[in-house]
Amino acid sequence: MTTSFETEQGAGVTAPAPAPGLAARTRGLRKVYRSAVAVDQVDLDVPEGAVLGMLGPNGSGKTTTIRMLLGLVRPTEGEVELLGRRMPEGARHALPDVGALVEGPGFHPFLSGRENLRRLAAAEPRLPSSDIPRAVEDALERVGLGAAAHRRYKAYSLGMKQRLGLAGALLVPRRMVVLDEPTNGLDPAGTREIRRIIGELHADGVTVLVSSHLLAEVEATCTHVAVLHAGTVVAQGELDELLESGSPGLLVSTPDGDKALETLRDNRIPGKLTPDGVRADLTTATAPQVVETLVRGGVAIHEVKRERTGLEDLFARLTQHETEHEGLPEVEEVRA
Ligand SMILES: Nc1ncnc2c1ncn2[C@@H]1O[C@H](COP(=O)(O)OP(=O)(O)OP(=O)(O)O)[C@@H](O)[C@H]1O
Repeated sequence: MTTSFETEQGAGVTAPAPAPGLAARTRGLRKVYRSAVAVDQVDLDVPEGAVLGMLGPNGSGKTTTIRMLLGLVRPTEGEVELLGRRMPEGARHALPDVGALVEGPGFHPFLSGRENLRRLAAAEPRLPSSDIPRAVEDALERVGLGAAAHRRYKAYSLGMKQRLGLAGALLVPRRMVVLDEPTNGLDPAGTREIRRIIGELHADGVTVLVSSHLLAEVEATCTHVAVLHAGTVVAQGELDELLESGSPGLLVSTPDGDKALETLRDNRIPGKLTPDGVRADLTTATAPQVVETLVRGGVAIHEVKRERTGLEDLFARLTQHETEHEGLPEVEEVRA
């Protein structure tokens, strides 16, 4: 089945039917700059209504992928579909439904936050001019910039600039919101506010694509994750499934390894000896149950920690590679 897409000039072109259930999709996406392959063979699926975290170390291709999704950069090869439109040709039709915070929003340094937002709002095709003042004030309040709205953009901190960019993305109701490293420059309170806003968008059924180089941030906000490394997607899917991949285990540090193993086995909890004590399998028992069982069995416990899950382990290896390059200490790997 095929359907007709409009080009920027309005002429129809034949393209595959929009993928059902997907707000955005890329196939074989590749971007080559003169000096580097920024993105290579990226097949990304962003399910409708999901909060998808694009997770990757610096330089892994997150921003380039997002820019191609939004039609800001033309791919060297491959296809991009955004809200059922082929990009960049369908940009005029898809983009009014997409709010985006991408690197370096073009705000005017000598205008206030409010004046900058009004200029942005005037360019929103679906916002009648009589609604602009209300939409601007609502967006300013939503990102916590109401009190600083009169100040010039050039006097804003990095965090305030991020908030203004976010306000621009939220000027009108959207089907999809794309946020490139939205917590950059924000303090912990600002980070919590971004999480809250993402949660609200998700509750309203809006699809959110958010990039981050922090696993904890993706874990706190996302339903899905795509892990990028050196321009390619190395893992993709529902967050829970990826976190649970690999059998979960609890590492118990104890001088009584043999006694601990015997106690676990007496209580039908699979386990094995490790250099520091035992590893208890958590498929049949929870972590508190394992600890309680060992304590009741008279086992001395020095330390207990959860074994890294598949996603944590994968991401630790990727970021370890990155920190080695920077000459920083290696990320500690925990293995049974
Ligand atoms: N305009 C450009 N010209 C040349 N190389 C570029 C350009 N934009 C990106 N690159 C290169 O492409 C690679 C991917 O960059 P990109 O900004 O997409 O990564 P990222 O994951 O968003 O990184 P960060 O978290 O640091 O923003 C990097 O090696 C980068 O140097």
